[in-house]
Amino acid sequence: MTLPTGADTPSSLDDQPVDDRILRQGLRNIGDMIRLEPKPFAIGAAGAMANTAVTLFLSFVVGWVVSGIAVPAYENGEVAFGTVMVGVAALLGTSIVRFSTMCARRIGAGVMMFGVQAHWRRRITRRYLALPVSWHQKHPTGTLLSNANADVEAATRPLAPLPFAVGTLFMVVVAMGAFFWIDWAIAMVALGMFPTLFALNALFATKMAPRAKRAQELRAEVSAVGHESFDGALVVKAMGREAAETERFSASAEALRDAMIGVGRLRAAFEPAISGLPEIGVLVALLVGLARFEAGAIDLGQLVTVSFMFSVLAFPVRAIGWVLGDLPGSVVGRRRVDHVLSATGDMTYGDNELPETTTPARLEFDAVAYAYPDGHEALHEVTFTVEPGTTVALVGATGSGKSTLAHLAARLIDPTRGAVTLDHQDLRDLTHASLARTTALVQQIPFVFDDTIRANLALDRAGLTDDRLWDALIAAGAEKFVAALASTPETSGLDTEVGERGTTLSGGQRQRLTLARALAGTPRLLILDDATSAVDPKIESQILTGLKHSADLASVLVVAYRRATIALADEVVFLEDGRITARGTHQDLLQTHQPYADLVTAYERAEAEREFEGEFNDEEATA
Ligand SMILES: Nc1ncnc2c1ncn2[C@@H]1O[C@H](COP(=O)(O)OP(=O)(O)OP(=O)(O)O)[C@@H](O)[C@H]1O
Repeated sequence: MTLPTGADTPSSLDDQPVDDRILRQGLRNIGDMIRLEPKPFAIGAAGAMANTAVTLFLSFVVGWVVSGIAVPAYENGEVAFGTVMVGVAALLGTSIVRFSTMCARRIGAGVMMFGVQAHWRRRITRRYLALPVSWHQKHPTGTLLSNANADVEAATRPLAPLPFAVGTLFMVVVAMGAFFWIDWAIAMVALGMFPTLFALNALFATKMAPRAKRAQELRAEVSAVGHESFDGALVVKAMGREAAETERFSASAEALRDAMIGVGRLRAAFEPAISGLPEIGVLVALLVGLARFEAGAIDLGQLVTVSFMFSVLAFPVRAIGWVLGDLPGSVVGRRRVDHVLSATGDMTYGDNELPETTTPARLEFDAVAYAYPDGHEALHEVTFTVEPGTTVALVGATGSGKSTLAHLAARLIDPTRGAVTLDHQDLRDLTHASLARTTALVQQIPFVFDDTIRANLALDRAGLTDDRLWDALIAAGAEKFVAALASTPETSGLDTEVGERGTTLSGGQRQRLTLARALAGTPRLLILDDATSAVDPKIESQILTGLKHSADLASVLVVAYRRATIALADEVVFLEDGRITARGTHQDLLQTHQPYADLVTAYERAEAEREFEGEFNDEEATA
């Protein structure tokens, strides 16, 4: 097992400097996200600015309440009831407006952040599905999960405090004006404090960038290792590899822990300064304000207003720090998201349509060669035809290229040279829908969704009635076990839930279910890549014989191992090291091609041994 390290991190990501220009890239990322969700942003920002305005207004109300109500009341011993009521109404009114604008700010921020997350997750999923098999083979599933979760969340994290920060910026600008209007000396305190705060945040962002990048890569790695371990839980348990696997996971988890501690340490070093500076500002403003009050430059109401303004600013200016603090992580997350979104190599489809008939199709391989992305040449000059309505068996030793050939026939991959055609049309010229309607590939390892039998068979394809599904189940030899399934009296048969990956079914049942899924769409070409290996040989023979004589006759390309299955084929194509070395009927090849005869005999012996062991085990079990 290879450890997927920052493995998947593309070189283009590594090449980009993360520690400089981070502010510019981060702000550009925020700009992109605002363009994606302009309305919630506008609501959030408008709410934040209104909240700011009303908060600043509150400073004046408090100042006025002190100088106009509290001080006269203290000095004269009484105050007019009407004046008190005006003060109470002003305080209450501004507080209510403050509360509602805060709600607008928070709701706007939330809707915007979750909206952008949903947008990117949808795009990432669409991209994953469009990318070719070769791309997926190089990218561990856990890393892909991390792209759609941790990376998207990191990229959008600055959005939560964004409207707050925008409102705060507005508040700082207005407050600066107010400070200058009230007294130049107090304005100087603010003028010293805010730029220092921004400089401190910028320094923090620069230092944080490489640490955030590392942490994000390690998150993906932990996800990849974890996914692989859980996915292979049965193998891990059966082979007694729990300790080794735990060790492997621990190594990744500890690396992530160390990286996160590094992030935390840096935060711990900057956080007190960033959050403490505004408090110091309030203190200095108060001292300067007092001195100016004593010098007679400002009155008591102005002193209260200024102190209140500084103290209500102290907390919100941290929102700007939150946005700046999240920028490095967001830039890294965004780059990882973009790496998926900009990945190329997806298959392009043509415009040609095949007729929507049910007559069997003609499949032709014309001088086809295929090399895997690592350069390994798996097939060379392969030429053969599956004539309409016939069954061709692909036989060959392990690694001879049978699955590669099946994948080419289903257009999961495209040939490096030569062409694969259906009814004389190059597969690359056909529309995706036409190809999906005409061919069906059933693989050895069946994939069953965590859903009902019906949903697994129909896969949301139009026009698949229950009768059609039962016909497909009968053709796949699966009708008896499906009819017998009864999770509860209400949900039985087609309505039975099969559990994650069909865990409630046996391997052979799962294979027959996926075969029925393929047959339900009445394909004109059926490609079976060792698709019935877990099915009892007698049943396998019955299924294939049934397919040959079915009313919905399809052409069949079957990767086969069992003699009985091979013998059913109209023609056998024998592969050795990616080349066709013999073709003909099973009987002909047995007599004329020794390597073929040797391989089929070896298969037969292995099958007989398996059956004998099965019987022996059955006897032992009953003894
Ligand atoms: N993703 C891949 N990257 C590189 N080489 C690959 C890849 N998949 C398969 N190969 C190689 O291509 C060759 C043909 O593989 P293929 O799976 O088509 O053989 P096969 O005949 O189906 O084998 P088996 O009977 O064991 O399933 C093998 O040498 C294999 O190692």
